[in-house]
Amino acid sequence: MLIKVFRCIRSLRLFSSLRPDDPTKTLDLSSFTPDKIRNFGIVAHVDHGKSTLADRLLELAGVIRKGEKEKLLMDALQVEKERGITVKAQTAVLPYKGHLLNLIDTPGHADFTEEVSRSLAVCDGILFLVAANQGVQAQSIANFWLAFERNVTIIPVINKIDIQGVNVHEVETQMKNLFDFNSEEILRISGKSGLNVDGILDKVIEKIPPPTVVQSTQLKALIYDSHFHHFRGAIALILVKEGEIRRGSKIRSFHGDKEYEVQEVGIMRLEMIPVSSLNAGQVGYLICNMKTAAEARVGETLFDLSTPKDTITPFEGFRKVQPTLFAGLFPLESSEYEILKQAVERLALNDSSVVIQPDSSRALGLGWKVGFLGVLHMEVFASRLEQEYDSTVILTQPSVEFRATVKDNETIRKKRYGGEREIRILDASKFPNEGDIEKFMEPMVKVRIVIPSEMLGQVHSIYNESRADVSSIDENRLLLLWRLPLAEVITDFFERLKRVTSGMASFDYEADGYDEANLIKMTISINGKEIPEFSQVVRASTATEKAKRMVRRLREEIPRQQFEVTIKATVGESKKNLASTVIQPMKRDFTQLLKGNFGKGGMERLNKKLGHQKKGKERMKQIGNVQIPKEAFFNVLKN
Ligand SMILES: Nc1nc2c(ncn2[C@@H]2O[C@H](COP(=O)(O)OP(=O)(O)OP(=O)(O)O)[C@@H](O)[C@H]2O)c(=O)[nH]1
Repeated sequence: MLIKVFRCIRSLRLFSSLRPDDPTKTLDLSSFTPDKIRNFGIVAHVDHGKSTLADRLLELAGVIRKGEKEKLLMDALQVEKERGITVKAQTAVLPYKGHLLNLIDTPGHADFTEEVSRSLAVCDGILFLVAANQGVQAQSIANFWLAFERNVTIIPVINKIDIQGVNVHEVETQMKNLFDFNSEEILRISGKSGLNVDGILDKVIEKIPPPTVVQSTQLKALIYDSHFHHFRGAIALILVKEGEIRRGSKIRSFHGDKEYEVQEVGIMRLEMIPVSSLNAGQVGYLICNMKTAAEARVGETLFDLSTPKDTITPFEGFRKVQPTLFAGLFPLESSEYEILKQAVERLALNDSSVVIQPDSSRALGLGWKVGFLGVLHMEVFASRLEQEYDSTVILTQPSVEFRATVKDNETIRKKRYGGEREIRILDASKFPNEGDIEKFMEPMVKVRIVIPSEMLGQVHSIYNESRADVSSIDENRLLLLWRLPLAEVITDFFERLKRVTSGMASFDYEADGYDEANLIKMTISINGKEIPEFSQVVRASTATEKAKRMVRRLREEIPRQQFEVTIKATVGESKKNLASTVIQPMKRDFTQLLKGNFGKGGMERLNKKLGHQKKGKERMKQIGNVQIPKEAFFNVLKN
């Protein structure tokens, strides 16, 4: 006990005696040679307790005091707190028993696999957390294989053992059946109560190997993450593989081919702490005069300016991010375009998984077509724009990337498709003339679902066109592997799955090539005018069902106007009707009614009402002569 208190005080002193804002003093980490360093992460399915355990480990290492969590929260971003999920991987240094343990926090949601994978690139080992009350879930399996493929040391941990009635033995069985762990190597802890947590950092030191480095006087460092700070510009998180980097170092980027002078290097202790240098094996942050977002590209190799470039072998780039869905992003008011542009560019630096290109729409003006990893990723991006940059945005209905092979006819190909044989269709407005096309194709995904055994029937009923491969992971749970069209998965499937299993299913997916499909364009028009933002590319077999739902939702979203509004869904540009509805006009003009009948008091109420209306109108988009609330552009796709 005494030793532990002493250790805490020593670590606290190491960090607190030198404040980050004291420019004359910086921490000296040179005594932490690679054998004294461990770079590790915690990976788990969403909600299995990563952040809670990370906080406990920070307390254990004396980085934060017990109860200080509220102030120094690991999940620093507002949007993370609100949604209760960790989005941005963050790094924290734990000084422990003469070692420097770099904890790399990772997100747990299926959409953010890319960040898990990036974090794993700098980890030599992970704590693989499974919550005792839920057992192995879909994302646990995906994360396990990501780590396994990277050949990092995996320490299995069952968390939340404090919960009454949990069956730890059952979870052990799952971990044995699925991942071949034996029960002796599995740690059993409660991140919340702290039970058995104090042995974890010792296990990290004992089991996870130190980083492999090359002894050299020349710098070679890898950017594994980056973000944009409002005041300080681009901040890169780096792993130094060779040599050292310090304030004043002159460095060069391999891919960007730019020269920089280092302004500051440091370590993350939730906030940034400057250090005199970062040496081989160490993880930390770097600030240099990187002016644009793109310069701090994840996967970039940095080296000494004095080293000839042709002697440098760059680090293997990270797997190129492939967005799975695309949506239009527009400012609510066209006049806000420039401000939003800056915010989008800055946020894109914080999130290297988004892909952005300029776009424009007749109804919504100038904007962007943005590629996201999934629906949650898209929602998080939009809420961060609103919360961190105070920008209100319109996101249009997302679409996947369909493809089509143009008929083997040189004239058609040259005239209409720039000579291309295969074309990409990112939204309905780019849907080609069907007569020009030999075949359409749609992206498929491999879906992994874990469910209680008795729910198999309900789950199969969600999608009739194919069946899942089923295997059991213990007596009560099944693992389903299913090949499905991505478009189904991102719109309907997961919501239905949650509904039929009352939230008991967990779910994860990965890209699995393209299949031929019979696709059509579902055209949506309002009072005879096509609204491209609502039109969609859909499978012919599901078109009527989708059209009915879209028309019904638009009817719910569009308020009554002074005149009749007809909403129609048709096949392509033809008149072939899929579904339609009419919104009746408002019955009476209440303003006249109030003026006529209520005299003075009526005017007050009238002005109040008009004030509300004005506010309401600011959130409306005028399409033709119809007012559509901006939320409609996003709400129509919700279940
Ligand atoms: N009973 C109990 N609850 C826990 C334990 N660890 C975490 N929790 C609770 O589980 C919930 C999720 O914990 P987090 O630490 O936020 O989980 P996470 O894995 O970081 O979640 P994401 O960041 O969304 O991936 C919170 O309500 C925690 O208080 C534990 O050991 N026992």
